[in-house]
Amino acid sequence: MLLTKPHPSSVLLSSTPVPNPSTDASRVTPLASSGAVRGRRGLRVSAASVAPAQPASASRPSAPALSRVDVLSEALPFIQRFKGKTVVVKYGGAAMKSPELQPSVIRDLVLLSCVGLRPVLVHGGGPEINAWLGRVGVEPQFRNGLRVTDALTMEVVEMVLVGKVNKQLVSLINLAGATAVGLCGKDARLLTARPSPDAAALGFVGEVTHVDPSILHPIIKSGHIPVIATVAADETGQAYNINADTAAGEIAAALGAEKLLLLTDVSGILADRDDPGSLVKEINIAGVRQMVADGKVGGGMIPKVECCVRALAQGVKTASIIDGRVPHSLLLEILTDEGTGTMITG
Ligand SMILES: Nc1ncnc2c1ncn2[C@@H]1O[C@H](COP(=O)(O)OP(=O)(O)O)[C@@H](O)[C@H]1O
Ligand SMILES: CC(=O)N[C@@H](CCC(=O)OP(=O)(O)O)C(=O)O
Repeated sequence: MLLTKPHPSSVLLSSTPVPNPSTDASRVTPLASSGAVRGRRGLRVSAASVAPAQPASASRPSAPALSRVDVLSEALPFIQRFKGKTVVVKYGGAAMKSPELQPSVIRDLVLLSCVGLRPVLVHGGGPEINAWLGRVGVEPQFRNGLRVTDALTMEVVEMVLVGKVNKQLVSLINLAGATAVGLCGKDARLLTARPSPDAAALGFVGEVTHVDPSILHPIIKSGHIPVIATVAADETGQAYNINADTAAGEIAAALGAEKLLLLTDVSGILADRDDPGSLVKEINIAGVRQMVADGKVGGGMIPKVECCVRALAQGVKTASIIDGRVPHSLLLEILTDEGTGTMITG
């Protein structure tokens, strides 16, 4: 169980443990007169859902069955609050590597869709690209978390992300009982790219100049889940490799999303990146900028933090970095008051 540790004063932290939604009533505090309670993230939760009345009859359900129902009941205010809201989820990296966890993450996404949220999946696939580059004898290289992308690497990136990973995720969503539509940034000019300012070193790494989300609206409205690979073209048709976190942030902003969630392979932002117990549970933009300036956030966490800050600045309500290796981290973050991982607020 993770606890926060002491940290710089600019960083807003809470020191509550990661919740067990079936048992942990301590994470909410009573509201004086209403019989309701308010949790750390400010949402009213009915007192009944926190301390349910026990049925008197001899035929009452078993404890495990009750605790499962408690979890469902506790999710109600969150489902009501986020129903109809767009939630952009970025899934990638090591979090995507586990073949056992992939269907579980996808099921959670489908569950969110079934209860009325509007999930949009933006995916990476860095480890998969590395594996395929290895097959053609290319050694992967990164600078500040971004892949150095020459022409051959760009071809492999496009084949792996758009041809393989995207369709695999679409298949998993379809298998889980929802319907997914796979796209990349080129489709209907969803994303327009230009070379990164560091193009001399990074090659065909792009940054997003424009998002046209019009293709996404009818897909989302009709209940499908868009699945987006982050390869985009510039005005001439040249393909660019866009970091999936960066693209997810821009897409979330263009859609006016309620939430941006980045699934990764650490528990969230760590105050000390070598100490897995130093999870920062909540932090504001100023705090996270300070962590970057102090060198406490590095590598692949830099594009994540930067895209969260950009998304928040453009109107996305909250951005969270959560552990995709933890079963149901997506549901814990969205449907419980305590959440999991790091929530960045504006
Ligand atoms: N302060 C920090 N807290 C957590 N992780 C950090 C921090 N600074 C650097 N990192 C690194 O960032 C990595 C996450 O970025 P990355 O590997 O690109 O994720 P993904 O592949 O999921 O997109 C972590 O595994 C960790 O090594
Ligand atoms: C420019 C850049 O770095 N692009 C990324 C795109 C995929 C990605 O972001 O994948 P993860 O989320 O799995 O890291 C790459 O080539 O790896």
